[in-house]
Amino acid sequence: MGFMQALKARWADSGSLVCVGLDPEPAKFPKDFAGDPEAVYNFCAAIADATAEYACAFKPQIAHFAALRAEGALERLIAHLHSKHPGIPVILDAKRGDIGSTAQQYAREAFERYAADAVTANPYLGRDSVQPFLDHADRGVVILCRTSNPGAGDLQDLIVDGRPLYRHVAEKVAREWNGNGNCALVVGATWPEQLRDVRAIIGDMPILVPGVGAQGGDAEAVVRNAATADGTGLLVSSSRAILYASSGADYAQAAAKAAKDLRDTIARARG
Ligand SMILES: O=C(O)c1cc(=O)[nH]c(=O)n1[C@@H]1O[C@H](COP(=O)(O)O)[C@@H](O)[C@H]1O
Repeated sequence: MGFMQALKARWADSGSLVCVGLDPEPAKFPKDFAGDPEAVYNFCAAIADATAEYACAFKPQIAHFAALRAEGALERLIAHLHSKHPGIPVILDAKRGDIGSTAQQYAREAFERYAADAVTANPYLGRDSVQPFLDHADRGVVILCRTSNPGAGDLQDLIVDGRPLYRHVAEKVAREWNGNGNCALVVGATWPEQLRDVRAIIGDMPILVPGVGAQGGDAEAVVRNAATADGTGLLVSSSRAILYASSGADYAQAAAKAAKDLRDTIARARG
C-alpha cells in the first residue's frame, strides 16, 4: 500500500490526526536512561509504543539522530515502527533539497536505507531537485510551503508576480508536481491564516502541520482553517510536548496522555 492510501486508512482507523514527532535529546531523557548505550533507540521506541494508539503517523527528525551518531538507532527504530505498528506511516523529516544527482542519493537514503514511507523536502532548488522523490510513486513527498518558525516570512512571504512565494509553492506542487498523487505540504500551526490560504489552493492534499505544543500553535485553529470537508487532510505534529511531557519514571504514560489530549482537542474541533 502506498503512503497516501496508508495515511487515509490510518486516519479512518485511528480517528486521529496526530503525528508523533521523534526528536531525541538525551539531556531531556528520564534519569533511568543514563548510561544506557541504546538510550536513543530505547527511549524513542518506548514513546512510539506508548503513543501509537493516538497516532496517524510517526515523524523521526534525522538531525536529532545524526548529531548523536545514532543513524543506526534511527534505522532500527523505523524497522521497529514498521514491524510493531504496521498501519502507521513513518515520515522521515530530513528537509532534503539538492541537484538531481545528489537528490537521487537522498531519495535512496530516505526510502531504501531508512525505509521511510515519506520524506520532507525543500522546494527551493526547483522541480528537478524534488523529482527523484516524486518518482517513488508509493512514497510521500512532504514539501515545505510556509514553515512554522518566526522567520518563515523572510523569504516565503516575498511577493512574486503579485502573491507571496509560499502560494507559488502551493500552486506548483498541487498543479504540476503531484502527478503521482504523492505530495503533501508543510504549513506551520503558528500561521492559521496561511493555513486557510493554502487549503483553498490545494484541494484535499494532506498538510503536515508542525508547531502545536512547544511552538505554541493552536490545534483548534488548525482544524478550523485547514481540515478537509471530511474532517481529515491534516497531520498535526508535535514532538517535545509529547516526548518530554514528564522527565520522571512515568514518561511513557505522560507522553501517551499528551498525545491523547491532542487527539481529543482535534476531535472536538472536528465536531
Ligand atoms: O518539517 C517539519 O517537520 C517542520 C517544519 C516546520 O515548519 N517546523 C517544524 O518545527 N518542523 C519540525 O517539526 C518538529 C517540531 O517540534 P516541536 O516544536 O518540539 O513539536 C521539529 O522536528 C521540526 O524540525
